[in-house]
Amino acid sequence: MAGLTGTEVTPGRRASGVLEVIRLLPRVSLPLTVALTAVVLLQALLSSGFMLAGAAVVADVASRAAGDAGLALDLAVFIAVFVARLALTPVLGMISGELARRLNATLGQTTLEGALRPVGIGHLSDPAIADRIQLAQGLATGYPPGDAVTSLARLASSRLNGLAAAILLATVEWWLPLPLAAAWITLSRWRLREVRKAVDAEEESMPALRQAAYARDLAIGDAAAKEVRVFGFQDWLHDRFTRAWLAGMDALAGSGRLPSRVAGPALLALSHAAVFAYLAFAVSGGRLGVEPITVALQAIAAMGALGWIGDIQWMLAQASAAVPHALAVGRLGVEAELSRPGTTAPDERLPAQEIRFEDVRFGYPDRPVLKGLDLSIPAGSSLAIVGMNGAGKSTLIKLLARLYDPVSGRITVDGVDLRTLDPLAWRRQLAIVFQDFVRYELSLRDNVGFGRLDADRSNGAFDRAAKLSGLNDFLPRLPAGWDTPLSRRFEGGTDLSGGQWQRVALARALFAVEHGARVLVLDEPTANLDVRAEAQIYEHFLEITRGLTTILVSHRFATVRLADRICVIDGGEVIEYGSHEELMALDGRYAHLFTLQSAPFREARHV
Ligand SMILES: Nc1ncnc2c1ncn2[C@@H]1O[C@H](COP(=O)(O)OP(=O)(O)OP(=O)(O)O)[C@@H](O)[C@H]1O
Repeated sequence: MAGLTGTEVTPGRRASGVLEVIRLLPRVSLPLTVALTAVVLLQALLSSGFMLAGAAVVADVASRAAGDAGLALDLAVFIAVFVARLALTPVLGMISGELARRLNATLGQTTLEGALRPVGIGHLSDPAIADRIQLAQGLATGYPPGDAVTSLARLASSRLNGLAAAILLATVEWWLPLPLAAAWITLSRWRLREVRKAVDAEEESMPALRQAAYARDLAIGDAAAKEVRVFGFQDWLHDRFTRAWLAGMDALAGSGRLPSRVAGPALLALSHAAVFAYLAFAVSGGRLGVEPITVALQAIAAMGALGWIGDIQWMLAQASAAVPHALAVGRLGVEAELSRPGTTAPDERLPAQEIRFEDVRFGYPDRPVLKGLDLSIPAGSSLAIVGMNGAGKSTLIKLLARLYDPVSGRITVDGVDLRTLDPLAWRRQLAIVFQDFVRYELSLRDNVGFGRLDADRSNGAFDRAAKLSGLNDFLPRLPAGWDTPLSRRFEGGTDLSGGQWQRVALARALFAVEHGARVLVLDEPTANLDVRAEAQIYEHFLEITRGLTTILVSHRFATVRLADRICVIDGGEVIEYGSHEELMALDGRYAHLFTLQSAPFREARHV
């Protein structure tokens, strides 16, 4: 794994979100970033111009010294600056909006690439990474990262306005902006610290919010709709959602606001009182004319832009918090996730001799599963794996597919360590029906075609897979044939029964076999099939598996006995290995289980 854990999410990293947005923008779009910077600077210039032009008009009116022509000119400048400022505001909005969309798209892609990049799947069951993937989308704060661009543009524009106002005020009297700037900046920093605390709290609340989201999805989605109603746990879900949500919200509460609420306004009042007192004395003493006092008053009002700009800064802090998470998810798997991802392209005829597990040890973070497993699967033969629930049968398949690597020991194909092979190329040799295969809410053509994405997908290309998997039994009844969406949630779609889905999954694997996969793995392939469909599979078993190395995981001994060899796994090891006849003669665990399962049928026959 890429070594990504929740402990990397420190407040320091979060604070750097804004810097990361700034760093990313030129890469998202250099021309738009340049344009945005230019508009922001121009706005700041126009703001100072607006104050100066306004002051000049007031001075003209007060003194009438400039005459009508002078007043008209100053008024024209004032109006031009005013209109230009008005016109720039939507331009700023358009450019920053476009950049925001592009940033969202870039970070969305980054997150997706990061989640998909690791060769294995261990990262997806790491809670810290699951939280981070949610945080990367701004789900904790409710602001997508792109909102950081719009708020950053508005903040930069305001700050420059404030700075321009401070400079103008300094031209009236050099020290006047100092107490005001100090008060506004101090207040702003206090508030920022509070917002960061709130963001930290929001991120810490992510596990609780994820639980709440899960309960909500169960309640409003259709996946659990039947069970929720039949078992009647609507109230439980409601309660679970409320409690998890409130727990998440509790974490958000209590970011102390005393300093900015009480001391902040006091600081502002004092600094402004000092400045206004000086101006009052200066005006009454005749040291300040109409124009400078007008400039000073406008500048004082405009200097508020150096302080806390509530909505904008809140949005910036919240939206930018997602960025470090998106980048971190994007880096997933850049370092090798599996211990040594091989690069050797496997021979297309692999395996020609055997697949071998040698003293393989493996466990998930919380439990050991395989404890020194040895197993040989001769190429071109079929092996059935039998074992109690949780014995590690599916885990063994995942290791073969290199979704995980053994902790120790090795898996070899014709003597070549799997770890030295390019995992993607090796996987093209595999056709797997997982026990928990996916029911894609896509067309039947996609569902089966995923078996080999780059293969011909015309109807004829699916013929053999459709025949051997039993798809043909219901294919003619699908409204749009191969193009029928397999979900009622799409126009013209239909839903399939559990057994029909299982045949789709089998057809997918057989389609891969048609296109060169040489190892067929069937993890409980007949679990949902009716008696007739199961009989069809038995009937076709030899045809399906001919020339392939087949691994069959099943609790159904009628299926298991079809295999050339059978192994029994227990305690993380192979405890029995041989043909059905050999294992029956051994009279061990297999014989016991086989007899147990066939007893009801034998008794029924004797009734
Ligand atoms: N992703 C995972 N993370 C943590 N533990 C897991 C994971 N997958 C499986 N396990 C655990 O590993 C053990 C072996 O699981 P596995 O699915 O390989 O068993 P199995 O023999 O296929 O069982 P079954 O007959 O019920 O399908 C079980 O105890 C299971 O709880």
